[in-house]
Amino acid sequence: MVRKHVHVTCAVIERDGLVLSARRSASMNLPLRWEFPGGKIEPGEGREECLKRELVEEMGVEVAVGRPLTPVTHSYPAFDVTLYPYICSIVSGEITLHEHSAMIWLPPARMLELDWADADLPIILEYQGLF
Ligand SMILES: Nc1nc2c([nH]c(=O)n2[C@H]2C[C@H](O)[C@@H](COP(=O)(O)OP(=O)(O)OP(=O)(O)O)O2)c(=O)[nH]1
Repeated sequence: MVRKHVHVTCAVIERDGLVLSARRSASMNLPLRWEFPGGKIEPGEGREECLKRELVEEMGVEVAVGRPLTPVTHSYPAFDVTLYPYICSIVSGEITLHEHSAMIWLPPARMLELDWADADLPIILEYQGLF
């Protein structure tokens, strides 16, 4: 059987020196783990287009997509994921959580205090290295 491999964009959203982290809900896979908002790239969709769509759907905000960080491929027990992270900023809207169970703005140095989805750890380490 072919293993499932999902391709996912995610947003490292910055505001006033802080970064947004979002907690998955109890009913999602990887329940209650922290992640960067985003989601699966749909067929024919560009990565930046996907990210903008997901941020509207999940949080009701419009984002400007900035520089990419290094994509990460990770194998979970049930599937593989490739994450395509981009540094982003909110250009309009107030965040309303439509899917996540919590969110928090943290200084980059404190992000690892959260229980992250495993695939995100290299992204956080690369991001922290920018400072
Ligand atoms: N958005 C996002 N997803 C992540 C991150 N890290 C990580 O392992 N993932 C995984 C969790 C999900 O399996 C997948 C993203 O899928 P999704 O958010 O569009 O869909 P979902 O969990 O509702 O899954 P599904 O029920 O539709 O299969 O990537 C991250 O930082 N952000």
